[in-house]
Amino acid sequence: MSHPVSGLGEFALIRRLAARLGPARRDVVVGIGDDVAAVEVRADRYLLMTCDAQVEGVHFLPGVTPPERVGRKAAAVNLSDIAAAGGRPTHFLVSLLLPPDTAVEWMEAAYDGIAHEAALFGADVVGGNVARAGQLALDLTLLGEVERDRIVRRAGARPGDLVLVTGSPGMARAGLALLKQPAPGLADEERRRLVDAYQLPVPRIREARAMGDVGGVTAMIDVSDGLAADLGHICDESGVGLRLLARSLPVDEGMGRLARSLGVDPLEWVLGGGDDYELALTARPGRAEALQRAVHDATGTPLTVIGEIVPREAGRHLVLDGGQEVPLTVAGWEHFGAGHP
Ligand SMILES: Nc1ncnc2c1ncn2[C@@H]1O[C@H](COP(=O)(O)OP(=O)(O)O)[C@@H](O)[C@H]1O
Ligand SMILES: Cc1ncc(C[n+]2csc(CCOP(=O)(O)OP(=O)(O)O)c2C)c(N)n1
Ligand SMILES: [Mg+2]
Repeated sequence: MSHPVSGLGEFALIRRLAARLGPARRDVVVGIGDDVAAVEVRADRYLLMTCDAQVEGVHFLPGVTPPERVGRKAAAVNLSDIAAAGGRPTHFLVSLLLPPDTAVEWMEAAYDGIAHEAALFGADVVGGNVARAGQLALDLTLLGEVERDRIVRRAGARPGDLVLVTGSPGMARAGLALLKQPAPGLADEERRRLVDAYQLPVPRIREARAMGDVGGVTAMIDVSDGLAADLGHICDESGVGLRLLARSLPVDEGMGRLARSLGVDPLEWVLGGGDDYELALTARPGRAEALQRAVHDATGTPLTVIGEIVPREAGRHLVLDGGQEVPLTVAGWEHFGAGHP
């Protein structure tokens, strides 16, 4: 009997499909389960590989996000995965899935966006593919490289490590909300900042490279599905627990105001919003300050300590302002989940 993938869920599906694969080649250093795959090609560095798509209606609103921005984000979400491994991006392949009535001008503008974002980070487009499809999608593959001693994985967090995050997660979710419903009373500048966070995420390549210069980062992931869910992947892969401090979370003021005006607890967006493309990481406690300084000096991006890693048995908790500890249950994006925004 056949049953739909939606009944299984995104992550169970990946596990089930991965189980059908044979043993990995000997040159595979990191396979399924991390932000990027890593392969041995040279004595001193690994080849990195990743792919992610932007699908009309799923990742962007048709007729709302300008095509140049759709292209830029398609490149940025891939660059973000290379950042999470501490690497440098090199070569893109661009697979275009196009309904026959797609406007050539729309596609040209989207392609300009891809090329622009790639060039900002020193990567080239070297090929791709075109196929007819029922729904428009830009599916990009990105290669990169990282020095062997500088690769950072989702596994590696240890009890006692501090948990840090770049920027202010939740802003992208606020930007999406703004595009879907009017929010009178929000200044134009505030509105622009939030919409930009959703449509034009900045891949944190430079921030990650600055951290690599300092050292001491033990695990890292990019926040695409939501801060709590993506930190959950670090916990799963590292075999550890987590204590997040609510009062330490970097809550953007405009985002908080918008959330409250819509009757949403801002922490819900910070922890579960998704689309942030910030980096969440763990680091040896003695290195946190040097990491914060290096990232700030190189990029101006804030890097905030938001909690600590604890033994797995201690579970995953959020410490509320009053000191009360509650289980961290905020769900992240699930492609086949119910209740999507
Ligand atoms: N169809 C697939 N076949 C094999 N591996 C997959 C497939 N889809 C996802 N993966 C792998 O599963 C892991 C989780 O995927 P995903 O959540 O999309 O990661 P990311 O947030 O880094 O894009 C990644 O290591 C990815 O390479
Ligand atoms: C129109 C629209 N609705 C909802 C969302 C929210 N959203 C869609 S996919 C996604 C998660 C990230 O995308 P995914 O393809 O899972 O990237 P990955 O985790 O594989 O990097 C989020 C938060 C959106 N970006 N746009
Ligand atoms: Mg993915």
